[in-house]
Amino acid sequence: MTRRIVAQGTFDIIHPGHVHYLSEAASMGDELHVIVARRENVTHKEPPVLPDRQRRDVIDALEVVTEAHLGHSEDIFVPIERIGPDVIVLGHDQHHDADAIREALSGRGIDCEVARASGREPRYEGELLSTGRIVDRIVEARASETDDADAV
Ligand SMILES: Cc1cc2nc3c(=O)[nH]c(=O)nc-3n(C[C@H](O)[C@H](O)[C@H](O)COP(=O)(O)O)c2cc1C
Ligand SMILES: Nc1ncnc2c1ncn2[C@@H]1O[C@H](COP(=O)(O)OP(=O)(O)OP(=O)(O)O)[C@@H](O)[C@H]1O
Repeated sequence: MTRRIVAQGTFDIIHPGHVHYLSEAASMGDELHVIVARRENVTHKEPPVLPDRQRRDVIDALEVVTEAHLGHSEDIFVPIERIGPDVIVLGHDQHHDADAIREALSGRGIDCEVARASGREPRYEGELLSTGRIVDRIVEARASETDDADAV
């Protein structure tokens, strides 16, 4: 029997933390399906800069990923019902509550485990493992270039 795994996230600017998460999720089964959050549903942090389709296409192209799916706009369990995973792997810092998801799954009659992935720490000075921090770094770098140009 094929063991199907689901991972999920925003994946706005890809970094090694994403690679770690998706590789670990893939190692838990035979097929890795990734649900990419729709921009309108990313409400607990700054929304993604890149379009939904572009974020899905990049994740879909990764070797460890069987298929990337754009999430549903209203009901996060619709793609789950379609994919039919054996395990949903939450990211180490994802705000979702594993027990609440287990309850919602059993309420819908979906037989699926919920696991939590490990986090990856930076391995060298300056490695950035967060899209939000990469965006901050870009903004800071561009602002200091503008300051330097203004000073000339
Ligand atoms: C089991 C599961 C299914 C999800 N399905 C969807 C979905 O269909 N559509 C969507 O926009 N977001 C979906 N999400 C939510 C996002 O993947 C994501 O967690 C959130 O919007 C962005 O927050 P994050 O980047 O901190 O994870 C799902 C999350 C989980 C845990
Ligand atoms: N350093 C990391 N180690 C392991 N998993 C990570 C790491 N960074 C992100 N992930 C996981 O990758 C998935 C997608 O991350 P997402 O793009 O939603 O946010 P992010 O990269 O953490 O950015 P931000 O810090 O802006 O929220 C999530 O499940 C998240 O837990």
